[in-house]
Amino acid sequence: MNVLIVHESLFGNTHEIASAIAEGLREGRAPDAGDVRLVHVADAPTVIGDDVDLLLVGGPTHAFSMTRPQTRQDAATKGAAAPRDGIREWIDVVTPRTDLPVVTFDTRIHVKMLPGSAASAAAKALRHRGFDRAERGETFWVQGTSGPLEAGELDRAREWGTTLATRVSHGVG
Ligand SMILES: Cc1cc2nc3c(=O)[nH]c(=O)nc-3n(C[C@H](O)[C@H](O)[C@H](O)COP(=O)(O)O)c2cc1C
Repeated sequence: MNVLIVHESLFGNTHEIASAIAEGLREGRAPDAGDVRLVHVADAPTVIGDDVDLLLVGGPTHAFSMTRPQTRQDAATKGAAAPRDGIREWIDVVTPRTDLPVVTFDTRIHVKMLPGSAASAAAKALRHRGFDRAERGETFWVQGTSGPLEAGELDRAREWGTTLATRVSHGVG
């Protein structure tokens, strides 16, 4: 089982979550069972190798959806890393694989009644592009714009990764 995790992170919280998911995936699979590769979206391949069995795509929720150039610029003014392309732009250019299981995830602020999720928007955009098996996965909560993550979220991400590994080894979908 080879897993590719493509993620975007302006303040580092989604990166921490993606790393914990990768750890959980590694813990959950058989010792010789392939590779878990974590890449920032700006370094992600636009053609996904045939050896990839599961793709995870995650990013922060900005303005109820995936980030945009303007929202990344806003984040930079609040102290985030210099903006690069996000998952929205990558989804626009990546070559679709109709048969590939894809699961999305995001980070958001835990505010009652605040709608919108990058994970939901990404799953929809991926299906629209031709990733027929893209589905929305988990949301992980941050305490404010720059973080930190809420207590327990790294453990939850690790556990989710382990669950995904089990699912893949039994055949996703
Ligand atoms: C411009 C901007 C817009 C945001 N809009 C939302 C939003 O609509 N809903 C939400 O829950 N969080 C929103 N946030 C908070 C982000 O979700 C939070 O910064 C992110 O989860 C942190 O992840 P990162 O450290 O990986 O960048 C916004 C943050 C920024 C900078």
